[in-house]
Amino acid sequence: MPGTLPTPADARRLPSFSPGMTIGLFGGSFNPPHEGHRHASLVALTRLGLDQVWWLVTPGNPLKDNQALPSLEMRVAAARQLADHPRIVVTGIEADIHTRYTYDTIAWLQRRCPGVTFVWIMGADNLAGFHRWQHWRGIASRVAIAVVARPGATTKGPLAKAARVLAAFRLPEYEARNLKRHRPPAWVFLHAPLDSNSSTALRARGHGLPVGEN
Ligand SMILES: Nc1ncnc2c1ncn2[C@@H]1O[C@H](COP(=O)(O)OP(=O)(O)OP(=O)(O)O)[C@@H](O)[C@H]1O
Ligand SMILES: O=C(O)c1ccc[n+]([C@@H]2O[C@H](COP(=O)([O-])O)[C@@H](O)[C@H]2O)c1
Repeated sequence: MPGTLPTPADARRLPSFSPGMTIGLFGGSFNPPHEGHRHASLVALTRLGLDQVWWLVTPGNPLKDNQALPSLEMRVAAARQLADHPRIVVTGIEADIHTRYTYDTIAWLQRRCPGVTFVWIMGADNLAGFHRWQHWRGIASRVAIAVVARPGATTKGPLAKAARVLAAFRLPEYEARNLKRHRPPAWVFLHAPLDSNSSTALRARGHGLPVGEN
């Protein structure tokens, strides 16, 4: 249970950045956040040689039923408490720019943060459904993508439609550190020790965040 909730403005704040930085964008519902999120972020941070990872706490995944989604402030507070790392920054900026679509978020951030190189990070389960995201080919043409292995999806992920369509742009894993220097489309699959945490499992065990409390 997170402590003090941020104000709406604080929860939606654009993190500070400097030109020349390489920043991983890790979007999620974080309902609730868990060690798997931290694990995937740290794998990407170190293997890709990123300066920071920004957790983008979504106002509501457009492909999920969000009726029982805890407030953005609640999820941001919990994510900040869990992340607890100098290079992981948590923001609900998508609520401020009024989008739930990753393509729009990336386009907005690229306009707003000149000189910053963004890389999209996602777990392998998300790669499996990536071809259902709005303008998914556009996303792949705007940012390099790193896919982090996840239990149950490690072998399925690369067989996903998006993985097949983008096969020619996949880098060998030993090139991961150079991903940020590749002009998109470019992506890499990062095999790593698997982390079995999931928000679904936590909610099922009664460890979800309270709904409707602010
Ligand atoms: N254990 C994990 N290992 C690797 N990636 C993960 C892990 N847990 C979540 N992710 C990734 O984190 C991002 C945000 O995921 P999300 O907040 O939906 O968590 P989740 O555990 O998948 O939630 P839910 O079970 O409600 O679908 C996604 O890209 C997802 O693939
Ligand atoms: O843009 C889309 O069409 C789209 C469709 C599904 C998911 N996403 C994003 O994918 C991220 C992961 O979502 P989730 O709920 O699986 O944690 C989060 O940032 C969502 O907004 C984006």
